[in-house]
Amino acid sequence: MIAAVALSLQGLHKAFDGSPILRGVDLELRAGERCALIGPNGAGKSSLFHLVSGRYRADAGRITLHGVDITRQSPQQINRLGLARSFQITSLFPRLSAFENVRCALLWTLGYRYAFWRRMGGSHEASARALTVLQQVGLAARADVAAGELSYAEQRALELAVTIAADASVILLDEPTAGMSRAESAAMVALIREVTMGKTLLMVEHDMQVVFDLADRIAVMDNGRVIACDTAPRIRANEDVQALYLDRRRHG
Ligand SMILES: Nc1ncnc2c1ncn2[C@@H]1O[C@H](COP(=O)(O)OP(=O)(O)OP(=O)(O)O)[C@@H](O)[C@H]1O
Repeated sequence: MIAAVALSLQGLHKAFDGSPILRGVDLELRAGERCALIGPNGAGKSSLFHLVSGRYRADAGRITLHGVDITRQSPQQINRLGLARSFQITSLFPRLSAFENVRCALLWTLGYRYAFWRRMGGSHEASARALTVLQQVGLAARADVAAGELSYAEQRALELAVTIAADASVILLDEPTAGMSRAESAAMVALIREVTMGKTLLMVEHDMQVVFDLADRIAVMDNGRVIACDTAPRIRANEDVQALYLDRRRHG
């Protein structure tokens, strides 16, 4: 049986100040697969994430999430439809506890304004879910610690908790292991594997060890297009991909 398509990107174009950055991106993710997005600096990976999550508007093309057109939806609408993304630069509130960070993310998805939530004392459902998610990422014992006082690896785990809190079916992660030691990175890979079980994952990642450990398929971006998307052995054997990386090595 062929799995349903969870996320489909068709002919996406985006230019900044007249310079084309995305030049017709096509990519299809099947429900439940984990896909790593790789490619040289400036290929357009972050811009693509911004388009899919609703932060940027596409100039042309179409994005569908479980068959629903989300091309012109706001980030919050897209989030409510079941797509959540993490950010490369930390988006945590450093003075709020780990618990409050997760609860706040949940209430944002539900549509509450943060100030309103503070006045109301928060919903019981969100509190219970926040604790469950913190347990899932191994931070239950650190729930009351301010996010800014957590270790770097713990902050990355908290970012993951914030991203998965509302139980989105499609998760976008931006370099989840960047800046981690080999051991921390291996622990993060195990964690991501566990919390994305049964979900669809698209992950920008530069660490090829992480890519090979986690991804069912690898999408390679170059110069604003996805030039290949396939299993690791086929990507390794792909002549366009080989040429891209050999060329980069030659030209620095
Ligand atoms: N808001 C913006 N305004 C103008 N140019 C932008 C904007 N966002 C991205 N760009 C340009 O788009 C190009 C692609 O950048 P992008 O960050 O998407 O690439 P990337 O593949 O994620 O690179 P990296 O691996 O270094 O993060 C770059 O040349 C960048 O300068």
